[in-house]
Amino acid sequence: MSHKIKVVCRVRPFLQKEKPDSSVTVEGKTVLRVTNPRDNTKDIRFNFDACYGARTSQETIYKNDVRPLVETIFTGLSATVFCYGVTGAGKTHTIQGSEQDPGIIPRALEHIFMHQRQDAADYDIRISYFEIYKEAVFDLLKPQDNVTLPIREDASHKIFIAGLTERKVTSFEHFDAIYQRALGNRHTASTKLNNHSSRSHAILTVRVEWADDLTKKTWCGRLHLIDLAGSEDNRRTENGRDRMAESSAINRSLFVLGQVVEALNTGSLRVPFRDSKMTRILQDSLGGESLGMMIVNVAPGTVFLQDTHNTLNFATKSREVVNKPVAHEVVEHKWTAVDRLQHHRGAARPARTVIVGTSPPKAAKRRRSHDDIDQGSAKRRADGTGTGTGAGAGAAKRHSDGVDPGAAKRPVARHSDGMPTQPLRRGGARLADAKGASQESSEIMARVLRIEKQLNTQLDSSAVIDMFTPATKLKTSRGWLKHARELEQKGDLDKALVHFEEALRYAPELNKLETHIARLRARIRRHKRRSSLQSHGEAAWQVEPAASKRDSLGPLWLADGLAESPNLEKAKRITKKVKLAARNATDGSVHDRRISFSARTPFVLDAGDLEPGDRKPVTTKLLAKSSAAARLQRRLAVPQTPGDGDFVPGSDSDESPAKPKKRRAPGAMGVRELLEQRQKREAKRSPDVKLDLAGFNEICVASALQMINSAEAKKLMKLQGIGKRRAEQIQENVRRDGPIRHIAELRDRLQFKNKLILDILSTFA
Ligand SMILES: Nc1ncnc2c1ncn2[C@@H]1O[C@H](COP(=O)(O)OP(=O)(O)OP(=O)(O)O)[C@@H](O)[C@H]1O
Repeated sequence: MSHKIKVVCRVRPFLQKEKPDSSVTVEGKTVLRVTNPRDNTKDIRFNFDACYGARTSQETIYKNDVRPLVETIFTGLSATVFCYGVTGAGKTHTIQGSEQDPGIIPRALEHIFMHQRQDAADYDIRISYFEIYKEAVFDLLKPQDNVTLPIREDASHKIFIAGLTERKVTSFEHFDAIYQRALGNRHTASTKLNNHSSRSHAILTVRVEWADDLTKKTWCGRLHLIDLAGSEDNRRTENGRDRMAESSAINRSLFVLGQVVEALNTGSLRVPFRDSKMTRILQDSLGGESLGMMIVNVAPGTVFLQDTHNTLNFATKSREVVNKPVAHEVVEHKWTAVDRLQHHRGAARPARTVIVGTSPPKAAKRRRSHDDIDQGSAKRRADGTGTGTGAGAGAAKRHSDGVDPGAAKRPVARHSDGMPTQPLRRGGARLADAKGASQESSEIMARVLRIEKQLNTQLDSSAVIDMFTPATKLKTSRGWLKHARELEQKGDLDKALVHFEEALRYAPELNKLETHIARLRARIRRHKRRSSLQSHGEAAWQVEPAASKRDSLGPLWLADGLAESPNLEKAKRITKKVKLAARNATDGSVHDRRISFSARTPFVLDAGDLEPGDRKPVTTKLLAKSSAAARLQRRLAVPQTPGDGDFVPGSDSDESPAKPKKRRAPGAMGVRELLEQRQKREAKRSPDVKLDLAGFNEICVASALQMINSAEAKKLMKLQGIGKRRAEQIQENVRRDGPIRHIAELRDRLQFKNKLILDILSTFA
């Protein structure tokens, strides 16, 4: 069941210091008319779920829009109400209010305690309250100087504030005393636009937990009431240095909020929740599992017109954000060592797991005492006419039967309240004891590893590469390149070549790499030839030419060059001549690596006169100078590719700039053809398949992340060589789309034949 964020708009009255005008007016119940800030002869109309003018009371807003949302927490859902608008638009007035005119927070708490009295149910009500000030989280119930709290994500991707104080409240008066004290801890200041401006985002969470006698389950509903700081135009606020720092933090987080809403609406693969603390914490309320409502506060008057226009545009976009609310069941479970460790690190509430997705029941006692009323509402929900969610309808049905017949069958997503989740099997059967759970996890891990092995050995590797996103291909290619360079440096040329070739398979568009591979192949061939000469007791080729006899070396270098060219016969002939000369001249001089050829032979070598480092420039010059070489080259029309006197690892880049001629195996495709072929294939694909095919392994890991607890997920990620950033991205993708869809689509698309893979895929999907 999906639920769009409800957006209501509230226009505050003109303040005493302001000059009234009619630039912003409410029309009917849902339309706001605003003068166009660019052309004041025209109007723009914005539609919302409800619109309230200056005279609307706090009570009306609470009764009409907030109260129904607060009711939902008694069905095990989470609900969020947040106020959005420019500074001084009335957000704090709406959410918090004053003693004379209380806002949403005191009204909601009164309502919750009234529920408790009416239902005579044993509700456990707890509150936490914190603020985000300049991108740092501060506990408002237990403020400590300079102590900021970290935001964490548990194994089931639930965001929580580690070490945040939670206080049990037993009555409204008890709550109010704590709340009023906490309010004093908030960062507020006077600005030119608001005497009492909130300089932070403040978030109050009320958690209501109760045991259902009928189902013998514990349920948990949550209400988040959020007072966002207002966006500020610093040209008008005339903020000083301190205020400016606050203001830029506020504006930045609100900017990220806008980007998050934009990304959610456009179905973007990356939603930038992590770009600010506020959006990270609101993640669940924006496109998550909570019911959301935004109150857009608008300041009237021409001075605010541009801000008002921006605010309303943002609010209109937010109306499209869809949440998928699910109910939360709390399961008691035994503490393991890992649980205890997590608790010490600040997990919110240990020894409890919140399972999301089962049908939310109304509090059992209330249902028993108001059977007649509840039957009516159950009917309304079943008819689809009530305000309850689909989950609520399920609850009504279960209530009429006395038990929940579907509970055992329903697949259950999971959630934890700062603690690791218990793995659940598809089909709803919960593995209750920790031993069973860990067995299940290691089994999955073993299977994932097996899949990977199978993929590496059995599947057509080009098909696998094809599944990768361009970014992943490039990344993989870089990995191979890194290893290849290291091997090349070490002198392990054969292995380096294999690694370079692998890198090219992932990134065939890298033309330079192709050239480098061709050169490396040539070097390996040369190297092998020389090794074989050495093994025959021939002269070692690390000899250096005597400066006076350079020209005579021409044919030798040319032989090397020719060996790489199509004219192998010629190269062989020249090499043979050189070898012969070397053999004739080995009389004793080989031992000190000096070879003097007979004056009659054109090949005169003397290693002693030059430093090894001199060789390269000499070599290049030499070839250019050699008249014999030039003649031969002209005749044979081969590229001028000087051979190396010896092999120097990693020296490829220093060599002659001449390029080796590219050769292509018969039937092999060039880079362009390969690219065209791939483009055609991609064009054939259905455009609505928005898979993040970031590699099969990753998808498996992603599934595993959902199925197993965090310690094992981490281990798995390590084994897979997945970095933290990528893991977070996967978690986010899977959290949004669910791994099942990935796996199922992948299976259909690739039509795996391998029985083992099919077997494993069917376990996931
Ligand atoms: N509906 C209203 N009726 C009467 N007064 C209002 C109303 N809304 C706002 N005000 C008054 O307007 C002033 C600014 O309101 P408020 O402090 O709530 O703004 P804000 O949006 O929270 O600003 P900031 O973001 O700077 O904290 C306050 O004096 C408040 O009492």
